[in-house]
Amino acid sequence: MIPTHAAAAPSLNAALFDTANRKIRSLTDEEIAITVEDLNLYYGNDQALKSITMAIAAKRVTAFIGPSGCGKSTLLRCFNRMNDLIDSCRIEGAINLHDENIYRRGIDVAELRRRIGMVFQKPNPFPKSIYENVAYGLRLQGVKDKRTLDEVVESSLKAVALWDEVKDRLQVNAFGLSGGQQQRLVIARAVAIEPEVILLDEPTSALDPISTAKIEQLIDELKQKYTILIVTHNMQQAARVSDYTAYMYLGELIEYADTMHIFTNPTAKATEDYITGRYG
Ligand SMILES: Nc1ncnc2c1ncn2[C@@H]1O[C@H](COP(=O)(O)OP(=O)(O)OP(=O)(O)O)[C@@H](O)[C@H]1O
Repeated sequence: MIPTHAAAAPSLNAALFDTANRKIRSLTDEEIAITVEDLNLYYGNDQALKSITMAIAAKRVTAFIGPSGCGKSTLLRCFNRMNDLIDSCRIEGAINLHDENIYRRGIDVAELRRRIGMVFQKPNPFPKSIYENVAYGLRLQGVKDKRTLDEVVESSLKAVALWDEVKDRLQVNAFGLSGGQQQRLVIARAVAIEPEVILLDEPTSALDPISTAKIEQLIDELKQKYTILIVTHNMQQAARVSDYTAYMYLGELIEYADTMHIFTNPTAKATEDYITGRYG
């Protein structure tokens, strides 16, 4: 589970990395934000996640890759208990955010979702103004002071590099923004309530290349403050944005290690076949 390889062979996908200067990271050297312990998930009688055990490094980007249907989104949704909303879903095992099992009885799920925000494939702003979209979470928490709201709206929009584009039209409906701007707005809405973790479920798959590049740059900046988990179908994107990569297949975690290691020198043949395009 913990990456141990000291050096990467330069042959496989090496062009994606600065292999000479980039060191292989090890989870043993990281602060750990989340641990997953023997997680099994069933939709009715079908098992979608099988015995997943892993540690997630704080303030790093962890990517989940694998062929369609392997369980990436299902696993991502486990981290803020979004699967609770699916009636047929049953979960065994534990996910600990720091030392607290988020599946323990009595946990405040609304507070959990404040601490672990989620952004989906399709931008989903509320049918409200740009300002109110960002202020929404704070208003839910009972914040009424206009100066505080103004400050948080500004700093959150700045954090997602959207402020300059929208500062003169904060009262305009968010639906008037482009898809890429809407996705940055949704990330600003998540950031405004100061989460610890941000879950990104294919956040750029509905976006054009320029908007995608902006989100990828943003992810790189956001990891200074937040632990980021991303599901992506785009392997170049995983290679570009993530520090660690988890390769999943048929509900199992096949390989999980430093991203450069996974892309240049994977241990498992199945990982190599996937990342070289021989599968899927
Ligand atoms: N709400 C649901 N009810 C029943 N089965 C589901 C549900 N959501 C997902 N599944 C099943 O669980 C398995 C994992 O699906 P999941 O969407 O997590 O995979 P994925 O790797 O994210 O796929 P994709 O890359 O296509 O989005 C699949 O077999 C899928 O059909």
